[in-house]
Order: sequence, then structure tokens, then C-alpha cells
Amino acid sequence: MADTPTVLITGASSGIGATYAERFARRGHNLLLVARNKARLEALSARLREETGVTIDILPADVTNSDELAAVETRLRDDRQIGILVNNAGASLEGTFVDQAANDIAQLIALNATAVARLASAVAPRFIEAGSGAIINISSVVGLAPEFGMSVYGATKAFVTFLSQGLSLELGPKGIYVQAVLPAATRTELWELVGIDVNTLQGVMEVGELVDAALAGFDKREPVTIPPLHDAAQWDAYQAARQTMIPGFAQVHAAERYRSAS
Ligand SMILES: NC(=O)C1=CN([C@@H]2O[C@H](COP(=O)(O)OP(=O)(O)OC[C@H]3O[C@@H](n4cnc5c(N)ncnc54)[C@H](OP(=O)(O)O)[C@@H]3O)[C@@H](O)[C@H]2O)C=CC1
Ligand SMILES: CC(=O)[C@H](N)C(=O)O
Repeated sequence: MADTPTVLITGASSGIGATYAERFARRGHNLLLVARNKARLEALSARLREETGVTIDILPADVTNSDELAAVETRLRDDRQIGILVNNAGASLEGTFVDQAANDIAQLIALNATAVARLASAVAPRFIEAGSGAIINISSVVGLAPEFGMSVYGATKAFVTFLSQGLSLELGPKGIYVQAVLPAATRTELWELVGIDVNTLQGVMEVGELVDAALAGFDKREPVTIPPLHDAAQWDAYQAARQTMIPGFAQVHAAERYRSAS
């Protein structure tokens, strides 16, 4: 695969995805930009072509629509220039669980989880064949914290982090780099779309700083990058605590505390 492969970015019309587009274009990568808003993709690609000279295609698509998602999957399967997938398209949902309509929950899962897994699934066999490639999945610290009260959104992001860690273990030995990026609150339009004024929040990161930090993690080939986490040892301790349980899971008998019922 080329040293500067083409990068396919979902959700490239604004926020984190648009910033990845700009940063990868400045690194000399050609781009394939995916989102629903064609006019925005055209405006961004015209500006970045002018500023960087790279080749930029757009593929307007709603990744929750099966036909449109299939077009993106086909491009990932067939276009041998694409060597990096940035699975970034995503949204949040207003309200608490009981306020959220079942159809909106299903739609969020389709966007934040199903599309992420399907697009990774579309590209992975070709990357394995090439022995190289990278998949960047944009997750969230919310997926680590049910305490934040965003149960469905957080569950989709826990899925993305788990999927990324699993794929890193499965595909890493085949030459493929998989990165989960876990931002915390970042200044983008996502907040406005769920009726929250981002200016009322504390500790909000600017999107350029977030993506630059995520790319520093990418360059180090970190499996999990958490730009706002200052104490990296906390993540290491969390992983170590989880891994400590694993050897004990295979048991013929239930734990003592569950044995008194009959
Ligand atoms: N901002 C934050 O605080 C945080 C964000 N994240 C994650 O970062 C990612 C990017 O979000 P962010 O940049 O903040 O938000 P934005 O709302 O700015 O960007 C979301 C992007 O996803 C695209 N998108 C939304 N729905 C669809 C769809 N059905 N099909 C295709 N594209 C779609 C939007 O484009 P269009 O409308 O043109 O389709 C847009 O380009 C998300 O996965 C989000 O969960 C994680 C942690 C914190
Ligand atoms: C809705 C949010 O809380 C935000 N997108 C995040 O993931 O931090």
C-alpha cells in the first residue's frame, strides 16, 4: 500500500471529521469524504484541494440507509487506494432513556454502532490481503461512564471501543492498525443538534486540539487514545483490573455467594 494512502472519512462535513480531513490533506493524503450534506462536502473539498493540492472525492451518503451504506462498503472493498478508514460519523440523542423514542434509539445504534462495524467489515479483508491498513474509530469517554446518564449513546460508544480493541487483537498481527479515539466534550455542532449550548459546559476541548492529539496517538500506533486523560496510568490500571478477571472466568461451579438459593 502507498505511504500516503487515500483516507475515507465518514461524517466529514463538520466537526471532528472535517478536521481529520484537513489534517490528513495537509499530510499529503488524498481523501474520500462521506456525509449526507453534499454542499458542505463540496465546499470543504474545494477549499482543501486549493490549499493542499491533494485529490479529494466526495461520496454523499446516509450511513443508516442500507443502499447508501452499501455504496460506501463497495468503495471500501474495491478501491485499492484507500488505506485508512476513519469511522467518525455519529450523533447523540436528547433526553433520558424513557424520553427517547424506540425508533430514535434504533437509528442511533444504526449510525454509531452498526455502520461502524459494517464499514470495518467491508475494508478488513482487503487490508488483510494487502498486509497493511488502518482503521480509526471515533468512540467517546461516555462509553466508559454509565454515570453520565447517556445510556444509549454511551452503549454505542462502549461498543465502538470494545470492537476496536477486539479488532486490534484480531487484525494487528495481520499488519492492520486499529485505533479507538475517546474524546470527551469537544466543541462541535453535535451539542447544538441535541439542544445543548456548548458554551454552558465546563472542560470543552477545541476540535483542532482533539484531532491533533488523536493523530499523535495514531502516529504512536496506540490502540486506544484518550486525548483528555492526563494520567495515562489510570487507563493502564483499568485495563489491568479487567485483565485480572479473565483467567478466573472458566469455572464449573458458581461463585460461593450464589450457592445458597436451593
Ligand atoms: N463533540 C463531542 O463532544 C464528541 C464527539 N464524539 C464523536 O465524534 C464523532 C463526530 O462528531 P462531532 O464532530 O462532534 O459532531 P458533528 O455533528 O459536528 O459531526 C457529525 C458528522 O457525522 C455526520 N453524520 C451524522 N449522521 C450521519 C448519517 N446518518 N450518515 C452519514 N453521516 C452522518 C454529519 O454530517 P451530515 O449531517 O452531513 O450527514 C457530520 O459530518 C461522533 O461519532 C461523536 O459521537 C465523541 C466524543 C465527544
Ligand atoms: C453527547 C456527548 O456527551 C459527547 N458527544 C461525548 O461523547 O462526550
